[in-house]
Amino acid sequence: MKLRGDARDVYKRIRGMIEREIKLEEAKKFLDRIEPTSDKLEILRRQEYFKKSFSSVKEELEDFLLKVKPIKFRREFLDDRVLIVSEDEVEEAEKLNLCIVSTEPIEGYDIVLSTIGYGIEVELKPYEIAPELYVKPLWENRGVLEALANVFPNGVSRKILERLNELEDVFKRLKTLENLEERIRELEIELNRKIEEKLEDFKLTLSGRELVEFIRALRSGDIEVVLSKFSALNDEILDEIKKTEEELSKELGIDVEVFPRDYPIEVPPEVVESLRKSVERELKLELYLKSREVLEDILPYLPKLKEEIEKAYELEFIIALKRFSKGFTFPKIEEGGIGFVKGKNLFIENPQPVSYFVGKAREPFAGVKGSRVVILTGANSGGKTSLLELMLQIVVLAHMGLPVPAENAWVDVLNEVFFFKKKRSSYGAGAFEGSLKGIVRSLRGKGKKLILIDEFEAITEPGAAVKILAELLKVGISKGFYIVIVSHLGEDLMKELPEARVDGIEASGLDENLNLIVDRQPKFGIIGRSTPELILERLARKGRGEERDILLKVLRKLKK
Ligand SMILES: Nc1ncnc2c1ncn2[C@@H]1O[C@H](COP(=O)(O)OP(=O)(O)OP(=O)(O)O)[C@@H](O)[C@H]1O
Repeated sequence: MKLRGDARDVYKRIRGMIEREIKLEEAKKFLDRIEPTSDKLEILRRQEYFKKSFSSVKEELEDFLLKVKPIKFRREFLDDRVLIVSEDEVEEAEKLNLCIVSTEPIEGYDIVLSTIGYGIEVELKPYEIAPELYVKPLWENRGVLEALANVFPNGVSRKILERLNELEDVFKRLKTLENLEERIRELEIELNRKIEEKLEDFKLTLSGRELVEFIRALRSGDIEVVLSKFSALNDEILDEIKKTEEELSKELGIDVEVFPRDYPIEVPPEVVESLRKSVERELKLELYLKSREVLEDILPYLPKLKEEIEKAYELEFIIALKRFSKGFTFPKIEEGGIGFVKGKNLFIENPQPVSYFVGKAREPFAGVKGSRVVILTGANSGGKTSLLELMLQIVVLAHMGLPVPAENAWVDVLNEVFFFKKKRSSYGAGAFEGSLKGIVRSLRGKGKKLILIDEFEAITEPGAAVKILAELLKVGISKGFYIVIVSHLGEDLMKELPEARVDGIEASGLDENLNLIVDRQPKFGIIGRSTPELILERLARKGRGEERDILLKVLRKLKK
């Protein structure tokens, strides 16, 4: 369906309102799939789809859905491995662009892969050469998988998670390795603190004889004897060092001996570095082998996982739409008219519900004159523009296949919708020419159209306006277009266009603050009076003295 004039703005505003309900960026793309369409079957198909999904979707899943995000598998060049292949495989292997390829064994790589028996046997498949490129993103996105597993309990995410758990140990060790320097410094501080305590507490008790021996040994430089007196302390310190090393060995999964047996303990940076290198080599190999093993089971699940992620976005979209359209109804898609009962303007806070229609009269409007051209008249600020806007909102939503803000609604499928809003700042010949052009353009050609015009005569003198409008509307009538036009010239237009219906929005009285009480619901078939007596009454009740007497006199005359 084509949106012309200000109709596009109304559509954009509605779209914006829906978009604000969608919390997942990736779910917003679904809005593009429900642009207004003139294809009746497509509208009905969308209605069916939304009806079904609104009733089946579980809103309480939204917390999980919001944790879903894309899992990206990036192709990277891994420089920790070499792939040794035969001459005739070189081209194919290099095309994979995953690691260095050679026909001869080369030194200096942590992982050596080969199709010809020089290392770990592989086929020329990315998931055999670099299984980590699949497994790592999955591991890093366990939160996403967990959320998906809650949304789709029988889906593949749970199964993938179960297999990934087998990698927990190696990933944990890799994490320790990443922070090895820090970890060693931490252990070092702790160790030195413990040794310090031991030194504080250590007391050397010697008998007189032992003291004489001790001094003699010191004099003669017999270090063995001197040290033997401290052996208990030394053993305790050694114990602490060993305990700490065991702890680190466990964390890395490899036996390490890094702490010097000297106090204070300080591991030289080069020792840390060489430890890191050797552990890294082992862990990389282990990760490669485990990843390959796990991936064998996971790989067939990946297409399904992608589908689950997409489905999760779609569910978030559905939940957002359902929230947006709370209390709305699906319109009937039928020929002959556009109408609604107790419609609520989306752009107004706490709007008074309004019922209105153009085209054929149908329940609950039986008895009201049905007409494809309607002239809407009435009190200033009565809600005429808002009513056109509401009709447009309902038409747009209906053509998107969505429910509309009304208790009941019916909409004919249209090819084009025009909305000419009153331009508050337009006057003069230029503005008149512009508006005229727009309206004439809307009347051109064929097709099913709804044309909404907000106060055309505001920009020309009343006498000419009636003639111009009447002629234009006649063209519209002859072509069977739906037209709703706001006009203060209801009476004159009625004479020129007996087939049109004229409705009016009226003020019904004054409230306690002497403001006009407007009934937003148009009255069918009557011209909406501009209620001068209410204005007079207001002035009279506010006025004093002679002024008030004058106003009351006029008012009495008017009411006769
Ligand atoms: N159904 C409604 N419920 C509550 N408020 C409404 C409703 N319709 C319109 N209004 C409010 O009334 C005010 C005037 O509305 P609107 O501009 O549509 O009137 P109008 O008749 O087109 O005015 P004008 O005489 O200036 O052309 C606006 O502030 C609008 O928000």
